[in-house]
Amino acid sequence: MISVAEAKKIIHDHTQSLTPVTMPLKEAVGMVLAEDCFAGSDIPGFPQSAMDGYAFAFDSWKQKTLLLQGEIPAGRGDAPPLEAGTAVRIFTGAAVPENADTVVMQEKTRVENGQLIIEDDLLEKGGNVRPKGSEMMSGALAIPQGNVLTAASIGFLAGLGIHEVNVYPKPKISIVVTGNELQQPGQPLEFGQVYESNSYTLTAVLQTLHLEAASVVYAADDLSTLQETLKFHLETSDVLLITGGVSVGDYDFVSKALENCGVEKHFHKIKQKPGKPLFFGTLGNKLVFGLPGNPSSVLTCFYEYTWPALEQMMHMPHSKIIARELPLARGYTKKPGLTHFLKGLLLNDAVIPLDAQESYRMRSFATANCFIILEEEGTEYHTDDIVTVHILPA
Ligand SMILES: Nc1nc2c(c(=O)[nH]1)N[C@H]1C(S)=C(S)[C@@H](COP(=O)(O)OP(=O)(O)OC[C@H]3O[C@@H](n4cnc5c(N)ncnc54)[C@H](O)[C@@H]3O)O[C@H]1N2
Ligand code: MOO
Repeated sequence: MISVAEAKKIIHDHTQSLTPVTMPLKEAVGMVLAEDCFAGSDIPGFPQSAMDGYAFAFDSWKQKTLLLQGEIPAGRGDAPPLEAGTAVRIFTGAAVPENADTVVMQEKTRVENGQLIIEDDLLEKGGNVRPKGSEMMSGALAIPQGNVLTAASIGFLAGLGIHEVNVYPKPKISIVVTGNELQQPGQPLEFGQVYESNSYTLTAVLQTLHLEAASVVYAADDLSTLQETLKFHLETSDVLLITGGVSVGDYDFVSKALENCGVEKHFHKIKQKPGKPLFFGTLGNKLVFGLPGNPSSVLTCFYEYTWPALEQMMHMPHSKIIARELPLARGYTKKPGLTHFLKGLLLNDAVIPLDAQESYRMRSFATANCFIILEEEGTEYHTDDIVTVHILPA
């Protein structure tokens, strides 16, 4: 059996970023830019009113009244230059006409007999006008490669007129669920059956990474059926996630089936709890995770091993799982020999190991917000001892 650190290194060393692709900006949230993005033109492309009000030339505004002439709604592109001694009605987002340099908001004006009276002592030249190119000048670097596209950056790029981006793509993921005892939620349980929850968990955790499984399939605990299913999904996926069937039981065919499909095994078993029988292999650049079927083991192994690999494939600059060193809010005792990933609750800068840590149970996981990592050889942990914590993304 290998250590947690060794397992992580092996996965890291066998994982590569996917080849960048150009795709619609609309579909790129959560992805990492593979190329610098530049502004193609000045934005805004004209001096732009920031208010509903009146545009005028600040220096020609002497007697505080100006003759009102015309109006410029947003989008009008043919407004004539402003005549001396006049002001023009203007609206937010509209192009300030030539010869005008300042906008006064309408709340700070009066109009009498077609004359505009400005009552704004604090107004300065250029006030309420967004200069041409003030957001970005043409040719300027908008977002450098390596940045994750957030909702804000997608909106920013769209605002620069960009509709396609070169990004590291999302891996194609298939989930293969094994286990003859499984019943779908919503159906009555027969004696000996358990509800199939692992595909729900995996589908949901993928969503927190902006990913979705291309397929979720069920395979019977039978070598040839499983092998057929795995072979098919290995061809169509970058990452294959299998749940259950990786232990040593007579019906645990995953390891053998993968071997028959040509998958190279890199490890099968880690000195950890839960998730000891985790299998990791590759077929070319494709990654295969045989996640131990116990519901809590599946998710623990996913967060600790699959998640970082997916982030690496997508070229993420930082992990969304944040590691911190924090004090324990209460003690904990364990046997030496395995690293423990405890479901924990981070509260007021200390972590509480939750009850119900067994790997068949999800109750504590359902309210946990972090893992508390207790080292392989550790045994006695006391209140205020500093431990490593992995904060899980919501
Ligand atoms: N003799 C040994 N037995 C076991 C060992 C061992 O070292 N020697 N390891 C144990 C550990 S640790 C784990 S973890 C499990 C992993 O076993 P498998 O990956 O083969 O998983 P299964 O046997 O198929 O299932 C385990 C458990 O989880 C339930 N399960 C499976 N799939 C689902 C699902 N999709 N949704 C909900 N629950 C699921 C299943 O019914 C079992 O209760 O092996 C131990 N045994
Ligand atoms: O290691 Mo298993 O995942 O605890 O039950």
